Amino acid sequence: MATQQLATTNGNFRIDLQGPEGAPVLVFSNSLGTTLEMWDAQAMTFSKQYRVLRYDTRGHGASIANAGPYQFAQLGGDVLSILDSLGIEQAHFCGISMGGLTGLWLGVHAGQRLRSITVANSAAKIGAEAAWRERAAMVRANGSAAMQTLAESSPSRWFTDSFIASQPQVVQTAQAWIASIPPEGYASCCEALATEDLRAAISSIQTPTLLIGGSADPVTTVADAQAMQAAIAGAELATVPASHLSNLEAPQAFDLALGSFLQKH
Ligand SMILES: O=C(O)CC1=CCC(=O)O1
Repeated sequence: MATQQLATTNGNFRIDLQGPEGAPVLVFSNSLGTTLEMWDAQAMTFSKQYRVLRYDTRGHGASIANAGPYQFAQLGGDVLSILDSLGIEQAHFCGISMGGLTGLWLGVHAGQRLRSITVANSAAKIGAEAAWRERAAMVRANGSAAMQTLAESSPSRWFTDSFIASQPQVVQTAQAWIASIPPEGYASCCEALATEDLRAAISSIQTPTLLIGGSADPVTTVADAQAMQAAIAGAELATVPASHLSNLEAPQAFDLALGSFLQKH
């Protein structure tokens, strides 16, 4: 993988682009506390047929991590500015959790730029405002020590117990991602999650949409995915045997659901 820094009108982003030039573009957007490396398996699979574009969301990895709070209008605008800088008019989009909410924002506000949207382990409103504000304040107060604490607590939100026991390597890699996230960037994304509520807006989405739910996801549940399916005309729903980071826990089922959906669009 050869990542690069891309200068856009919204700031600098770390991106990775692979797959045949001229193939349809497929964008992957990471979850809170992870980096574009979370999509390594999907990039390998889908870059045979698609031009795969991954990026570190603002505040994460080596992308711009300016002082927040951020908003989803900014996170969605960042995707558009990356596409613009690369001269890409339309792309498939696949985001997980926070990345899925970015996808919903794009579907509502810039649907003409997307060929399809896949929203994995996400919801039109994720969690409770007070809890996100509390987490943001804790991170601002404690800086990198807070990121270490979050690295310790995250596996139980991200993976099933059996996966934690059987795949310690994957779990440790994911913990290293969150430990390395700039505290200001992480806190600012928590504040974006605190305020975004697209429950009323997503019924305007006209872009073909796939919802992926994790059968054991305690954060964004299958019921959340069903609620989005009821709101978005023609949306499809696939459930995979996993907790929250389903592309890491159940990559084969995830790729099968995504691949068969993309084939149709
Ligand atoms: O709290 C977490 O780490 C789970 C999560 C919520 C939004 C997101 O992207 O990840």
